[in-house]
Amino acid sequence: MTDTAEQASEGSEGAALWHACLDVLAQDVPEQQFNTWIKPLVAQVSDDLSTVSLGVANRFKLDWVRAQYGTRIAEVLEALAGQPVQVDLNILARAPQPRISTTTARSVARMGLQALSADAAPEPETRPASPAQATAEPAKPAKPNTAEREASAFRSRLNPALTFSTLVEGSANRMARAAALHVASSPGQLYNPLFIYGGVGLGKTHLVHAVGNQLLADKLDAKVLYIHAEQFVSDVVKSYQRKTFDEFKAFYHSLDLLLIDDVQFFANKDRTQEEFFNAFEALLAKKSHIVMTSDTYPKGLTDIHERLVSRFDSGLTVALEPPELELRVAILINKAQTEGAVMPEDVAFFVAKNVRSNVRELEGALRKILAYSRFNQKEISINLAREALRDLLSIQNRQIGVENIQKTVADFYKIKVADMYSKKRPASIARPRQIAMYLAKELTQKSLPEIGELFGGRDHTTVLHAVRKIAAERQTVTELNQQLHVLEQTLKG
Ligand SMILES: Nc1ncnc2c1ncn2[C@@H]1O[C@H](COP(=O)(O)OP(=O)(O)OP(=O)(O)O)[C@@H](O)[C@H]1O
Repeated sequence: MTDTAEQASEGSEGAALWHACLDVLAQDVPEQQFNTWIKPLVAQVSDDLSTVSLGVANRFKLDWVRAQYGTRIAEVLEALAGQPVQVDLNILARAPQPRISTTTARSVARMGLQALSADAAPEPETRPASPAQATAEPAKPAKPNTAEREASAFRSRLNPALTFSTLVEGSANRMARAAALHVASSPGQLYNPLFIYGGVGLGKTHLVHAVGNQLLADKLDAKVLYIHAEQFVSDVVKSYQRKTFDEFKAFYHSLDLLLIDDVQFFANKDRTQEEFFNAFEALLAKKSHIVMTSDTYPKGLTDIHERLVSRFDSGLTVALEPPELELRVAILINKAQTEGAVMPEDVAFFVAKNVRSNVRELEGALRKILAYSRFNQKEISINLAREALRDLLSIQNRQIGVENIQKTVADFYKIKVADMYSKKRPASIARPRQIAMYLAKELTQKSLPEIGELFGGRDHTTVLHAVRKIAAERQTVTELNQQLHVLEQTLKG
């Protein structure tokens, strides 16, 4: 947001609505698309919040935003405002405008996603950033030309917010965190290279930045560089074009700590692999440290030369696992706190139980909840969270149905699916049936009577009894808890 937009937004409910909508969309839409198409929209919101008029620069953008995001923007605005909202798109006049302004309901042109001025000449389209440009680059771009090469060359590109103290510890990241801390405190000694791998959004980037920030805090003049592998590839290409390989080598070989993210991107890039191999050997020889991340363990990498793979694996390789429930809860509570909000524990558990895949998604869910809470000026509660995460929860419900649960549980305990609906009572059948009812309550949004109906027309009190019994037993019987864990994982894919 520009300053003008911030000023225009002061105290206005319309501006608050649009800001909240942006917060939600920032989570739904990939970052690059959000920055290219949604962030630049100039919003005018009527006083009664019934109409939001969005200005775009040209016809091309208007058509694109309308086709790709029109429905979603309207849905989010309506959910936030709690009333129907008409969204109009129009082409901006050329004069600069603040990003947000409010108007009276009548003064907003109702164009129904049509261009305001059909003869406005389309501007040449700005292309979205290339993947290399889109790489996370927390540092500001270097000042044009005049900046002394030396100084700018050693910009660490570290994001100061990503430190060990903001990285919540749990069993999923304990080992990787301990190894990273060790490297930060005694670089060049044990665990060189340190290879951290794990799935999307599990904290790999955060962890490597933490190593760099910690080392710099202890040793101000250390030459630390964080770089995404794609950026390294692009540096190699530039050195090719400009014939500056000597400078390239001198720069990389002089580092004390090289943090390189997502090395799987080196696949099939032979020249890059060769340069990286050289840098790797030079750095290790002078006892500089290398920390790498990847989406898989070294031997799982494809299209990377064997000599590199074996070097990747020659120090310490550690995994970041998907965060367990308690870690997810702690992360939510911590992050809410840093945002100046209080997330009650029951809400954190509710969210953490429903958002399990990775921390980035957890952060997205939290943002949505905070946006809903701020905009509606309501305290954070389970109901508010359920409302804010409606889309996400409905996708999950679609994925896990009662039928699916019945089949999975029947297979697991080797009984027939038909026994889930039957009146048979032997324990070998009644117990799996109770377990399936418990899972149906836990993993779907179905009510007790609905579940009863799906289990051969049983009364809701029977379902309630089963749910309570299994939930209580789960706390004390380890074997049952493990079986439930396996079933839950199977059902969630
Ligand atoms: N344990 C944690 N405590 C606090 N924040 C965390 C933790 N783990 C991850 N995060 C946060 O989750 C988000 C995603 O993490 P990060 O970008 O480091 O993931 P990644 O593994 O590098 O993902 P990708 O493979 O997509 O690059 C970041 O905002 C990060 O700060």
